[in-house]
Amino acid sequence: MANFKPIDLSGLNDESKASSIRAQIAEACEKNGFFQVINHGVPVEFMEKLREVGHKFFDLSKEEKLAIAAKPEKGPAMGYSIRMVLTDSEPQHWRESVLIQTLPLSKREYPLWPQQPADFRETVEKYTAAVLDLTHRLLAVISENLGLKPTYLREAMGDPEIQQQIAFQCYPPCPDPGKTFGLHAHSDIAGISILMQESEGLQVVDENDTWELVPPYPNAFVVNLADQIEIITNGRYKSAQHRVIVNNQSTRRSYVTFYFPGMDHKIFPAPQLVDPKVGPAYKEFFYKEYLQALTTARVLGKRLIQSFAINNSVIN
Ligand SMILES: O=C(O)CCC(=O)C(=O)O
Ligand SMILES: [Fe+2]
Repeated sequence: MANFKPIDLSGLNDESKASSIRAQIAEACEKNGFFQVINHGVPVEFMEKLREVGHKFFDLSKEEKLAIAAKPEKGPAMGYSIRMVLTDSEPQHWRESVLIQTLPLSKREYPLWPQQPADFRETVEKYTAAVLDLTHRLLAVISENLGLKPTYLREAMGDPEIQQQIAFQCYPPCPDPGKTFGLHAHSDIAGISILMQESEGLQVVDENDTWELVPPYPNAFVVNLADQIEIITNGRYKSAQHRVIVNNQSTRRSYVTFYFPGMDHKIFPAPQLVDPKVGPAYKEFFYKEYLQALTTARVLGKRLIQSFAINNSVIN
């Protein structure tokens, strides 16, 4: 049974509690790459406001939402998409979503951001800036837990040229929930994801390989380590396997902020974490190659990260 008790980050500022908080984070990163945090420093009013603009956008008519329709030619495209399919064969997806690129600033394509409600843009800018700050604080703790300098992981992902996106997810009630998923089992391809969920539906794989529902806590964040952190830590930390189930009663919404490397940034396992006698668990690559592999080799249920592994004995 996974430990879902949220970790109280206010303890990081208190000498007497900091080492226990760091140890709780290290344990979760090692076990399944997943934990929840409270008192994380992101203002509650920013979180409430983000949920409010999210609700207002999804409540618009389909035509209004399709004004920023995503055009998925190469990889995940920015803008609004809807996919709600029920079949008797392979389960499909059941969700609406809006994907927005917030960093680097040069990639902010405002015409693809919702234009309604009017305060959408300002709300997203404030919220994602606060989440970026939290992400950097978490990456510092995670780096130090591995004996690396506090800025190691953000620099390994190319900071200050990192990328940030936010996905607004909406899973409407489904008449036959057993036939579909909100989102199939996957690990995020980014470096680290910070998720706010409004209600139950997210499941993670625990250390015994069973799916467990992640209980929502008011104003908590779910932190998922993603593939790039697994690779940079040479498999020592795991990218969390998760999926979303739907129900026939109520709409579920969630808001995920992804932090990941610049396209031309080179990713490789930290030499400090590689045993020279065994060699690295993953090969070196440019982040854009990871995305290219995603679009060419997408196979449901198969982990993309496996195709970048060169030494499985290190990973398991
Ligand atoms: O809706 C959720 O709780 C999870 C969403 C998710 O896993 C994703 O967007 O990658
Ligand atoms: Fe995910």
